[in-house]
Amino acid sequence: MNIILASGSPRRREMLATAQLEFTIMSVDIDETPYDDESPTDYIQRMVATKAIAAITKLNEEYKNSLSTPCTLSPPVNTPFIILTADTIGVLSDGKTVLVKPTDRNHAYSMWQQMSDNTHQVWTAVQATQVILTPIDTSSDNDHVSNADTMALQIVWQQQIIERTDVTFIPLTSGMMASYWDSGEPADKAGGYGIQGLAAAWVTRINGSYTNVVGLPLSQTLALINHATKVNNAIEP
Ligand SMILES: Cc1cn([C@H]2C[C@H](O)[C@@H](COP(=O)(O)OP(=O)(O)OP(=O)(O)O)O2)c(=O)[nH]c1=O
Repeated sequence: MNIILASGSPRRREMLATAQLEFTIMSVDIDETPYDDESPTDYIQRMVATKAIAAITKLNEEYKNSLSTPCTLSPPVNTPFIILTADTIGVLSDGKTVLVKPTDRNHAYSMWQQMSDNTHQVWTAVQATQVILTPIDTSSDNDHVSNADTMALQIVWQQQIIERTDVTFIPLTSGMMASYWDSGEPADKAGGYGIQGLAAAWVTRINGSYTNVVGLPLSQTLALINHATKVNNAIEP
């Protein structure tokens, strides 16, 4: 089954590619502001659902304009495919304080000070959304509408998984934080660190999936894709 990874994260691409799956990439932009009193897990589950809707909206736009612009993926009509979305955050040991991408050096320092000599959680949610491209209702007076204008994606099935890994850091000195910030690595990562990069030296222990920390719990995601494929076989006549 065709897969679209709706993510701008290079780590997610690399990990999915290691599974030797064929997939297409697109990126989506959404508002990532948490709601007041939203729990960390509610937040990431909402994020993956919102990213999926943003991907569907963007693809529908592409299908509408497909006579003039190329599409990310042009599946045959009524052939299902999967849109994968993911979201990763850190959470302090209080279970409430969320660690997101640092907005600046001070923000990163304040997160790292709280993670220093302590264990935090990393949570990733992944959503598989199965969609099909179908002709939309043109029963009114749509004689002049071109074929591309009459196609839209419909959701046929969706499921989320959520995964937690506990990560323990060594005591961090201000010198360590300063040189790590200057490396440029922290900027685009939840909690302002990459376990797969220089921050590996900060980690004494992890409990749970390593790939979950890097942004895509791989074996669990592959099981989800597998499940989606079986569901599809069951749906198809
Ligand atoms: C904790 C940690 C996070 N990260 C990354 C994974 C994610 O890319 C990022 C968390 O941000 P996300 O908002 O989950 O993802 P993203 O903005 O990078 O990509 P998209 O929304 O387009 O899918 O942090 C690491 O690479 N290593 C780590 O050790």
